Amino acid sequence: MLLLDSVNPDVLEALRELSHSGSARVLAVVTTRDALAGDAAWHLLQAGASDVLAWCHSKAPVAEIAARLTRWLQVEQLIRAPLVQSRLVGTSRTWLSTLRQLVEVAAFTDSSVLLLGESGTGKEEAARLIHALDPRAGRRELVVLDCTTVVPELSGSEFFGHERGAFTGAVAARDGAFALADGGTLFLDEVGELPLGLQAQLLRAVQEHSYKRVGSNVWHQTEFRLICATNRDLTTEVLRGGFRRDFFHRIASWSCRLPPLRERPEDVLPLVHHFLKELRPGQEPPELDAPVRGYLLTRQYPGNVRDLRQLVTRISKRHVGPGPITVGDIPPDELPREAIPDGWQGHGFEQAIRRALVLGAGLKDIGRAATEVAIQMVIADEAGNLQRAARRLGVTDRALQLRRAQRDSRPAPANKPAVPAR
Ligand SMILES: Nc1ncnc2c1ncn2[C@@H]1O[C@H](COP(=O)(O)OP(=O)(O)OP(=O)(O)O)[C@@H](O)[C@H]1O
Repeated sequence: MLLLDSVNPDVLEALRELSHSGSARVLAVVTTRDALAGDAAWHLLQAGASDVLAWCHSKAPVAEIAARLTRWLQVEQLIRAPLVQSRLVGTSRTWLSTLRQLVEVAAFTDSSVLLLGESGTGKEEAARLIHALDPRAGRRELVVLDCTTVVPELSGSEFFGHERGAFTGAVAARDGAFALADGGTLFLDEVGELPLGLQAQLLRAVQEHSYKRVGSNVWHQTEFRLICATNRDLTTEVLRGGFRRDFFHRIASWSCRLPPLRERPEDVLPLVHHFLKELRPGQEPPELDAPVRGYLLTRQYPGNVRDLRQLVTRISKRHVGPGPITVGDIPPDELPREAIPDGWQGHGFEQAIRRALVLGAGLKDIGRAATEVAIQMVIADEAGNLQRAARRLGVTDRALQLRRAQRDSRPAPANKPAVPAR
């Protein structure tokens, strides 16, 4: 929590540091009336505050602060619980911030959730987690329906069920997805593939939770939590008329984008460890030698975590003996055609340097920017613990403090060179 009596550039910088640019939750409590004038609250949010509270506008500020901090603590505890850790692995800031959203919406709301993200980013796994964390007493099952497999002629029956004799071949009455999900969760995977006509039919059931079986005039009530997933950009689809706006608003009371693996390379090795453990239950997973780690970290994963999982499975099957996994365990068709540049100085690194050079940065600026980024990253990873950060960076605590002090006292360059992007 940060108590503020004014909002100015120094405060925003302090907030950025404290929140590690938004990865740790900070409640900004503004104590004076004028400090929140204009866009101040938005500036605070942009600098990393998770929430902004105006002390003087609140009737019960202490209770409000306590409520927020309690909720945040509950979410953090859930994130660390085996139920979450055993299903969804990742330690990067990007991933933890996504996980926080997922856990909060799952355990503290009954909102319908739309999961967005490229193929293999973990949308189905996230849907299963939301269901597992659902606090409803007597919660029933998770019903999964892959919208790409719904045959148009049978779609009504698939969702609403049918009465005996409703159509040729309907030899017995049958429940559909809405009935099966009663008391539980309905997960519509690949919802972006639903034809427009079917979206119109589903609207009422999704909105009012009532439906009629095909061949019947009797309305039934059903209570379910709706989770949908798609790798399509549904907002664009709505704009171009490929997806119904009203249906979109019903399914997306709350939406969450699962980041692709390339936006969170720090998660690659923890995921590899997780998959190796899964593949060899009850055994300590083998270590990876340095070239294999370098290979896994620089390889592209167009299919995201699914790709990584398949690769680890193939590598694990080839690996024999008690030693570490080595390059010989990588399947031949997977071997990189070009040498991997020293593990970390890959394509992205070269691109960032090139951009800096094009923008006129000299060697000194580039070196300084790279150092700054490394320091900020490690301090954020180590949750602000400067001793641990210094150890990881291979410098003394004092040297790290000096560097930070020098940076703070340095005037901002007029034409700041680009900071190498990760
Ligand atoms: N964070 C994670 N931790 C552990 N396993 C994960 C994680 N994310 C994804 N996986 C695993 O990766 C595979 C693909 O995940 P999932 O099927 O949930 O992706 P998806 O986004 O639904 O993919 P698609 O859009 O292709 O259906 C699964 O085996 C899943 O268990």
